[in-house]
Amino acid sequence: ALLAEIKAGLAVAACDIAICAPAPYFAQCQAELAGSAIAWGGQDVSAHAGGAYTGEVAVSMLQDFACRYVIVGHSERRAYHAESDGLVAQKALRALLAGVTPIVCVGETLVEREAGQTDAVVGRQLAAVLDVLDAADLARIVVAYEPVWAIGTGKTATPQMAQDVHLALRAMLAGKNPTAAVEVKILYGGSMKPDNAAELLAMPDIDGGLIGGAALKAVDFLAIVAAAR
Ligand SMILES: O=C(CO)COP(=O)(O)O
Repeated sequence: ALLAEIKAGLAVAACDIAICAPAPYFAQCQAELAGSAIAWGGQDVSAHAGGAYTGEVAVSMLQDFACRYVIVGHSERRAYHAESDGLVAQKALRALLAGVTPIVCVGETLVEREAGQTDAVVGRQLAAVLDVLDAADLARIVVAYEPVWAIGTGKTATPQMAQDVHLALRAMLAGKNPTAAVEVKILYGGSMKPDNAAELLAMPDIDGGLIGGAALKAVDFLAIVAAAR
């Protein structure tokens, strides 16, 4: 119902839109969204190309359902599944090698922010991914800055707080490939809602959003899409 409502509410393709769903819903995404302006993808992927890894979802399985994107390194994966920077990098590489665009999430906890470690933490997380990529492939990734303290909490980074981190991330990308760094989309995630989306998206280095809670209500998600336009 959510997919149908979002699809119906999109009169024009205002911006690039993708819905990253849990794997059991890939078939529904494909059935509902094929031929529409909305792409779809997964929320995680195995670092392994194949083999016996019960419970894992291989990138070839995402491809079976024409997933164009996959989120890697979401803070919940890092926190609850002990995913290391190195594992996240391998997942990003696995997706990229298969032609699926990885959405690489980075973000600091509240304790880290208050200790002045934000740039160091997100820098370390992004560096792990950049280390395994060819410079030429940089333009094929999406980065998402998601301060952990802002996810699902109702607390949003101020536009300037987010912009400062996005700028630092883009500078890091430029160190690897200056031309591609201009093109790479850096999304902000963390309590982005219809009432704060426009001011966040107005910042020069905030290219989009990674929306959680507000994406579960079609009307709110569509309002954020409108703000992006
Ligand atoms: O982590 C997020 C999306 O994966 C952000 O979630 P919220 O928009 O609910 O804060």
